[in-house]
Amino acid sequence: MDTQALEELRVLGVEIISRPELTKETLPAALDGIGILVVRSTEVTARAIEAGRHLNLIVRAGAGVNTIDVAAASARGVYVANCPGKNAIAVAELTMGLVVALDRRIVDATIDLRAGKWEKTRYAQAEGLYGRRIGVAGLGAIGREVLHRARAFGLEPYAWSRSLSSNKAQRLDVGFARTLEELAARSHVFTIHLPLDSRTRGIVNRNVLDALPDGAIVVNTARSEVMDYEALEVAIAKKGLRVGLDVFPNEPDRGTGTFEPRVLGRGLVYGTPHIGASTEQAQRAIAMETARIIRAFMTEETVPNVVNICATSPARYVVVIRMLDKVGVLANTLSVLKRHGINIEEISNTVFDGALATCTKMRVSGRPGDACLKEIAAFDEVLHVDVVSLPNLA
Ligand SMILES: NC(=O)C1=CN([C@@H]2O[C@H](COP(=O)(O)OP(=O)(O)OC[C@H]3O[C@@H](n4cnc5c(N)ncnc54)[C@H](O)[C@@H]3O)[C@@H](O)[C@H]2O)C=CC1
Ligand SMILES: O=C(O)CCC(=O)C(=O)O
Repeated sequence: MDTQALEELRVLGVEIISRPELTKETLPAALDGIGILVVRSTEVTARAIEAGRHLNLIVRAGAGVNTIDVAAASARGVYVANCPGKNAIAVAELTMGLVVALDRRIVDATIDLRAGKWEKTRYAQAEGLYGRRIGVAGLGAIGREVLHRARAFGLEPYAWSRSLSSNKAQRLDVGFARTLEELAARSHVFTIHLPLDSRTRGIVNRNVLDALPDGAIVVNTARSEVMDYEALEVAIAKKGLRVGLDVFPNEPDRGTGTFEPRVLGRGLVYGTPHIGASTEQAQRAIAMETARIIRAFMTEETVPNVVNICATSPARYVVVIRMLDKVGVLANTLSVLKRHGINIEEISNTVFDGALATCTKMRVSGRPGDACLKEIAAFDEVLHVDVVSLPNLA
């Protein structure tokens, strides 16, 4: 980890245990007594989360959270946060590197040169990128950085993304595609920057690949599961696609090992071992963001970039109670709410100057009845009780 980020954590008094060798299988046994887990690509399964009885926070030192069983974390009240955007430039740089390498067949030319073969006639046949169209699937942090770089190459950008409308596309000066197929049909270069979730799994399917023009360059630096790699193999043969991949099915869990992705032998396919985020610049930015998340969690009780907080809490009312700052007053009010069957979804307590009085706000799903409110108001230490309806924003 970056030394400045480590220093940030040491100042907080955090004991840091570094175990980069842990895998999906060995992680659960290593979590005893661990309160905060920071992971890169290591899978965090439900088994790991159950084993980590002391876990409060999991920080994904990267962008994609598909490697973490977020539902299992939510079920145990464990926060999951990521570092959005911090490695976007690095991934965009690799994406453009793959695009240029594929257009000019740089890898093959190098392999031939290393073997003593001067193949100028063969490698002199490249189309060039200037004036051609690039389609960006997923216009988030990485997609936007790709767009920026693609413009510098004179590529004409098109995009398809969840919250992209034709008006927004116009403002961004990017061509708007209504569907992923439409985007593919326009793309001489087609690059994927979608997160992996239940809606995007397999979204780059046979139909999308069939829509690509012959000889198109296809780059996937997102996740292998977003694309149908079997259909890709067929499309490579059928359409002469040139393909750049940083992500593969069943990637090894370790930094070093053997791995032979089948798709690499299927035509003009270049591959990198999931190194999109692996620049010093990106890793420094990720480390600083990780330290910021941990600092906020420990000192401000907030979790920046949290991904598993209930977006639509069932709470419909707020019970606001001003009370004296004395032992047991809050507990008394809670026991009244409990007796009346009121479930508290969220609670906050603010202490005023002089520590004489506090204001407690409790978000509750059912409206407390008059009898319940009277009981609370009857405590000597309670100064005022009120119920406010929350606006229905759903
Ligand atoms: N190869 C590598 O080392 C790296 C790979 N990644 C992968 O790239 C992915 C994207 O990263 P960022 O751009 O940072 O994420 P992001 O969240 O900033 O962008 C994702 C974009 O996809 C769009 N999107 C999400 N679901 C969609 C759907 N169902 N249909 C249409 N559009 C949808 C979003 O609106 C957003 O614009 C990550 O989730 C991760 O899987 C990220 C970093 C490094
Ligand atoms: O940390 C890594 O090397 C993987 C990065 C990645 O895939 C991500 O940030 O989603």
